[in-house]
Formats: sequence, structure tokens, C-alpha cells
Amino acid sequence: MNKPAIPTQRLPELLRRMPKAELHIHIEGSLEPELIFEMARRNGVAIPYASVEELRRAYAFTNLQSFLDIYYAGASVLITERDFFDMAWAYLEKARGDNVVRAEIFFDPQTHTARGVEMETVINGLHRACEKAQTDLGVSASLILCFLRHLSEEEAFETLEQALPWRDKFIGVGLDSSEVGHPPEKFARVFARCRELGLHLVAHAGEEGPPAYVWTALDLLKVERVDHGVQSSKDPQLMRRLAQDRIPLTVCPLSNLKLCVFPKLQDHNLRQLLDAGLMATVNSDDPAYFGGYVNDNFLQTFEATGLSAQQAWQLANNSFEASFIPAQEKRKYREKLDEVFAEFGA
Ligand SMILES: Nc1ncnc2[nH]cnc12
Ligand SMILES: [Zn+2]
Repeated sequence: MNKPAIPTQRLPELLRRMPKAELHIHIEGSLEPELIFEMARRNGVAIPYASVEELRRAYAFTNLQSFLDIYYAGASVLITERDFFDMAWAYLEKARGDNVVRAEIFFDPQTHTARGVEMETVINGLHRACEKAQTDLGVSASLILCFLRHLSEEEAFETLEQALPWRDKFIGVGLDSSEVGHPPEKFARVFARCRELGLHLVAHAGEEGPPAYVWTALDLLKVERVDHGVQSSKDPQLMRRLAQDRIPLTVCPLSNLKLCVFPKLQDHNLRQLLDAGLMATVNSDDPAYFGGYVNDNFLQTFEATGLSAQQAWQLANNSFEASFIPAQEKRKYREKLDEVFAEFGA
């Protein structure tokens, strides 16, 4: 696509305005401190912070585990179906404001069922928000159930069994939580079962873990997308494989910055991934904890790394191509994307 250049000063507005899909968002990671305090109050749950400000000050992370410890503590205020609905609805309204037209949303049922919350409560609350987003906001949203990789494969199987009565309310499964020491192969059998069930398959790999974890996510779990995957750039053969097979990477730049995967946003390898022909996308991961929703990720990363309007188009189009929607809907979103670019003279 060779189109006239868009002046740099109009790039932020274009990034905000362009329609996009968000494919890597943990709904529990969208729970803002204000909502944590509100839910703690209404549910009578004690939290070890005196104020919203004190909680926010604790969001200073050194690596993935230092974040996960506080993220699981934050999720402990979620008790009722209304809590899950309110959390997802707050995210979906923000997503609408960022011109997200499609969201594929991760949830971690084991974080809740381990505390005695029923699977039904979790799924129904989240799913109701997704349905309302379609009717009231025009945002298409679906759920992806994630297994916690620091727990056993047996526990993942139990979680799958508990969720199957609501099979029509989620479109796929993923793998998240502490990566290093919990390689994808630990979950090969449960992913094989999910594949038989016709579920879409994704997994976090190569966030902090080595390229070997990306290889096994592809070859043993048979995932359709890799979440993060930024460590792949250390392995040229893997980069060629990802490009050739058009495997999408759901990259989360502000997450990588806040979890010290890259020392500065200027050092992020998003440009390198795009230049190597990989289908990279931009996402927020855990926006309440990492200082920004999807447009903040686009704006700050473009500012820091000097990416162009052409690359903005590529990233937005990749987000539709990588999503689990029918080809006809992908085409519709691409047309909307082209309309917005045309308004900017591209
Ligand atoms: N960035 C991340 N990596 C792994 N597990 C997560 N759960 C929530 N956010 C996560
Ligand atoms: Zn994630």
C-alpha cells in the first residue's frame, strides 16, 4: 500500500481514531483501584491498603511475578455476578472510547473458583457485559478462558470441566501467569482436548521466557496466536517461522516497559517484529496496572519509537486479521479503517 504521508503532528489523532481490535486484555487487569475499593466496601473484603493512592503507589514492578502477586490480591474483591459485570462493562466503555470495535477478553477462572466463587457467577457476569457491549456500544466482544500455568495440568482439566456447561459463552482458551519454569508442554494434553472441542487456542509465550517456549507453544500446544512473543527476536529461525506461518503476536508495549522486559520504550522491538514481516498487534494486557489502555499503548510507543502512519495501518489491520471473527467481518473492519485513513488524506 503506497499512500501519501500523513503529517507527524496528526499521527496521535489518527492513532486514537482508527478502528482496532484488542486481542490481549486480562479483564482482571482492567480493575481500577477505585473499583477495587468500591467492591471491597460492598463485599466486606479487607484490603491491606488505606487508600486508592496508596494502592496505586504499590504498582511499581520489577518483573512479571512482582506484578502477579498484587494482581491476584486485587482480584480477591470480585465476589458476585454484578462485580464481574461491572468490571467488564467499565473496560468495554473505555474500549469504545479508544475506537476498539472488537475485543477478545481473557479471564482467569481459577483465581476466583479457588476462593469459592462459582464458575457460573464469573462467566455469566462477564458474558452479560459482552452482550450489552454489542447492543449498547456497538463493540463486539468475546471471552477466552485462561489456565493458570503455575497450577497443574490436572487443575486445568478440572477447570475446563467446570466451564463446559457454558461452552457457548467463551470462544477459546489461553495460558497465563508465571511463565519461567512452567513451559507450554506442561499443558499439552489439556490443549489437545480443547482443540478437539473446537476451541480457539492461544498462549502467553516469550514474555520473559525463552524462544524455546514459543516453539513449544506452536508445535506442542498448536496455538493460533502467541501472546507477547517478544523474546522471539532472539531466535532468527523462529522469526522466519512466525513470519512464514503468519502467526500473530499480541504485543503489549506498556506491559513490557512496566515489567522491565525492555528498559525503555525506545528499546522496544515492535519495529523489528514488523520489519521482519511478523503479524504483530498492539494491546494493553493489564491496563489498570500498567498505566494505559490500548490507545495509550499506541500513542506512547509511536512517540518513543517513531513508527509511521503506514505502520499504524498495518498494526490495526493485523488486529483484525489476527482476530477470531469471520473473514467477512474482517473485510468490513478493514473498509472502516481505510475510510478513517482516507479522512486523514492517506
Ligand atoms: N502479562 C501477563 N503475563 C502472564 N500472565 C498474566 N496475567 C495477567 N497479566 C499477565
Ligand atoms: Zn497477558
